[in-house]
Amino acid sequence: MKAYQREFIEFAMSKDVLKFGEFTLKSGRTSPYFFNAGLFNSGRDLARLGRFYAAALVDANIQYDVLFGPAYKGIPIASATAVQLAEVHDQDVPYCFNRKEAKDHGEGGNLVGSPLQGRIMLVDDVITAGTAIRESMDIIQANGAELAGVLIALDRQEKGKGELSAIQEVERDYNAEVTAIITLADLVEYLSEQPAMAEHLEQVQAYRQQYGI
Ligand SMILES: O=P(O)(O)OC[C@H]1O[C@H](OP(=O)(O)OP(=O)(O)O)[C@H](O)[C@@H]1O
Ligand SMILES: O=C(O)c1cc(=O)[nH]c(=O)[nH]1
Repeated sequence: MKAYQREFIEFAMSKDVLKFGEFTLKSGRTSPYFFNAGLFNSGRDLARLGRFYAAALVDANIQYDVLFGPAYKGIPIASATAVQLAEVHDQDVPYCFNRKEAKDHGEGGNLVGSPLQGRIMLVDDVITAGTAIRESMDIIQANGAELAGVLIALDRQEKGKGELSAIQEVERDYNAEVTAIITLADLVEYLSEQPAMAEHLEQVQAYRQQYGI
């Protein structure tokens, strides 16, 4: 694990973004840990979060035209990333997000921000079974755009619909690279170094046996 990944785990734990307990996921799975990006809930947190995403994007070195943040938690992530790409990396990148319910007055529609066209970099918080990414793909394809890549904070490294990981399925189905700031493997490594976290580590390992790849 790299120093910035350890720093990211500690940042997430300090804000209770990364928590241990019993959580029901979008996929219906019951998980002993949860990443709630909504708790990066102050200006300074968002600026710091955006710096992690912007640095990871520059590192990934993928060509894209527009950042897309799916509602809801992808919205502040895309906004914060765009700000830090401009502030720290001098890159002025267009960004766009969707509404979960289409608006039928004013400007109308379900997209806000830049037109969703060209090569799209999707930014979100986590991938579990890959449903959210598939929902975003419907929006991207309906606009005639193509997926360039996906950047998330946490790759939970879980099975998708079949035996492949959700991420392998996305890479196979959409021919796009998925990058994460941290993976479950990094989290497990971190927990193994903390004697006080032994109980959580055991539960995470058991969950990994069942749903991990
Ligand atoms: O890979 P999956 O199995 O789809 O699970 C992960 C997705 O689930 C959550 O989103 P949710 O749709 O709950 O939306 P929110 O951003 O509105 O909280 C989370 O923010 C991810 O986008
Ligand atoms: O799979 C999910 O629904 C999920 C997992 C997680 O860690 N965080 C989150 O917001 N959603």
